[in-house]
Amino acid sequence: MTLLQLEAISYQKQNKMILQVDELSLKRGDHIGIIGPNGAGKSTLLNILAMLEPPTSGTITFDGMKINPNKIPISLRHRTASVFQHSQRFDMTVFQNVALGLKIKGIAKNEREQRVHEWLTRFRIDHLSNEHAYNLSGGEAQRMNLARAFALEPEALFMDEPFSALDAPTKASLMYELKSILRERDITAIFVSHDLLEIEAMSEKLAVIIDGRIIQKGNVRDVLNAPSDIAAPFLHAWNQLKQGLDPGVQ
Ligand SMILES: Nc1ncnc2c1ncn2[C@@H]1O[C@H](COP(=O)(O)OP(=O)(O)OP(=O)(O)O)[C@@H](O)[C@H]1O
Repeated sequence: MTLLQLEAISYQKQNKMILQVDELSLKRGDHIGIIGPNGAGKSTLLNILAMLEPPTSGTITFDGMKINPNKIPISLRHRTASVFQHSQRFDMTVFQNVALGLKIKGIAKNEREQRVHEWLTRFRIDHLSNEHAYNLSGGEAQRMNLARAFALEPEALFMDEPFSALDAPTKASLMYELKSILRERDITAIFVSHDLLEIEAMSEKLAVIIDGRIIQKGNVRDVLNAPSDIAAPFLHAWNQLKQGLDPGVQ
């Protein structure tokens, strides 16, 4: 069943066309990676999908409801969560940081405490519960952000380069944990990355975006095995990097 759909979306800034998406549908439980070169429009697309930025024109449908992007109901906001490249820390303890969204959502104290504890434990930072958020390392702070997002029990989770600041072992363990939680909870996840290896680990589906347009979308394997003419040079560069070859050497 379709959870989120974009139709005939455009996004312009200062008379510049930044994004044009004819159609993009996400089924409940889909995990889709969005990849493309710098400035292609990945973050713009994610922000529109997350309903954080209204498009210039077009239609967004969430769980069968047509959305007015300039007037998102709070009840709808409570069904989604976002995690960004740079962790967001509020001037309070780790526990309070994770509990904040639950408080806003009106979750009772007992359940709030139980959920915060559960997710701090899942992301292995329960021992930092009383630490001030500003004292966390980058990896710990990103775990806190993920705990905050999952504690909200979102139906859709939007992630913009969530692992880019992390060292390789932290990234690998976090990706593994995140993927298993997404599966277990049947959460729809949209994941922007520059890194095809991350996309392959996190997503079954892939959308390649170049110059503000989705050039190709489908199952990750299908897209990588048969890239379109426009997507091929970008994906080929990635394959070369993976194989450790100098792209300048034929
Ligand atoms: N508010 C704005 N005003 C003008 N141009 C903008 C604005 N926001 C984004 N852009 C432009 O839109 C294009 C797409 O930006 P976006 O951040 O979505 O790309 P991206 O694919 O996420 O890039 P990167 O990989 O470098 O993070 C860029 O050319 C950017 O300069």
